[in-house]
Amino acid sequence: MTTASKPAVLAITRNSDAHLAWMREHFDITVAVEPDFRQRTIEQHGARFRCVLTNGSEGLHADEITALPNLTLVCVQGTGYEKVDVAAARQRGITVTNGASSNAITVSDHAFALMFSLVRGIPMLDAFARQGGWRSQLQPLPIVSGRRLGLCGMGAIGQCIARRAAAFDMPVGYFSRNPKPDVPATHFSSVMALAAWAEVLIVALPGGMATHHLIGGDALRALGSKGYVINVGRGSVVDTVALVACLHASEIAGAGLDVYEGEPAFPAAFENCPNLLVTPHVGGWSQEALDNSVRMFIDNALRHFSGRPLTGVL
Ligand SMILES: NC(=O)C1=CN([C@@H]2O[C@H](COP(=O)(O)OP(=O)(O)OC[C@H]3O[C@@H](n4cnc5c(N)ncnc54)[C@H](O)[C@@H]3O)[C@@H](O)[C@H]2O)C=CC1
Ligand SMILES: O=C(O)C(=O)COP(=O)(O)O
Repeated sequence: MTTASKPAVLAITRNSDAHLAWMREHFDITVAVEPDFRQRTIEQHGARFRCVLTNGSEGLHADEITALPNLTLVCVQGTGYEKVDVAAARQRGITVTNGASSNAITVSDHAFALMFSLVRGIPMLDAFARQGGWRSQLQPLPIVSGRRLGLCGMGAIGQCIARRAAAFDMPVGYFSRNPKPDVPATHFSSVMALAAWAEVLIVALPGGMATHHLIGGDALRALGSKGYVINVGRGSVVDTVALVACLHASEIAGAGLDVYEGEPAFPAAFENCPNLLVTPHVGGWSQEALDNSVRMFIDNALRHFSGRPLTGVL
């Protein structure tokens, strides 16, 4: 196929050269990641594009959808899509898909990495050992195995985490909109009840208004002074001010965050905050997950432009 005959795709996500080359075998890809260039490209060449490739962080606004008159498909690379105006797209009859499950294994691994690092105190121990410290100066450290694990969200990521938790003899409870009868875990009908039961609370929920600050001071205090909270879902689910206050007051034992409010800026309140471990939204950042997301985009867009059914339609 010549470039002229390939469907034109506006990519507002950053992809490797290898992934772009793979996409370009099938599509005429224009990359516009920087905000100014993205805006100019849409204003000046909006009519060219039949598909937009975006992700949870970049989204796609209603006014951009309006400025893309020939758009028929929006593909979200990755899982979260709260910044894509799905309602505005649907109103125009535009199909929206996401990369459901593309990064669930990677995010689950990352949630476990945060949990183990936090509970065993790995960053503190590393600094301690480098300064010549030795174990005789330390109290015995807590273990992860056997602790009650509360999952907020029992979707693709929650279920991956639950499977891994079984290998560590962790009883699993969860809070989600609907009980999942096939999942061998106890459903809790409120976050508060789950937090009061759990010793480690892992958040794997989408962002948006429905989950905004679902984990606030009350839930954290219910988790208690020996409890840990891990967030690999969206920063907006955990109330930052309440979390930092609880950490300073030792009302919870620790927090591990891959996502946080206001990212990518590092919250000033996190400076000098005790027992807090932060990673820069890399929970889903692996070659395997990125390969999956590109494969899903290509497969879905090929299906769309040849009139076949798609997967992961929102
Ligand atoms: N840290 C990272 O890099 C990544 C973060 N994520 C985030 O994790 C989220 C979850 O991912 P998946 O498990 O793959 O999604 P999923 O769609 O398979 O599962 C979402 C779960 O959340 C529950 N849920 C949704 N809205 C709810 C509400 N208002 N109240 C209670 N429960 C609710 C659903 O019932 C379901 O159990 C994504 O939406 C995304 O925001 C996803 C991938 C990577
Ligand atoms: O897949 C997801 O939801 C993720 O959080 C990965 O990050 P992104 O959305 O691509 O900014």
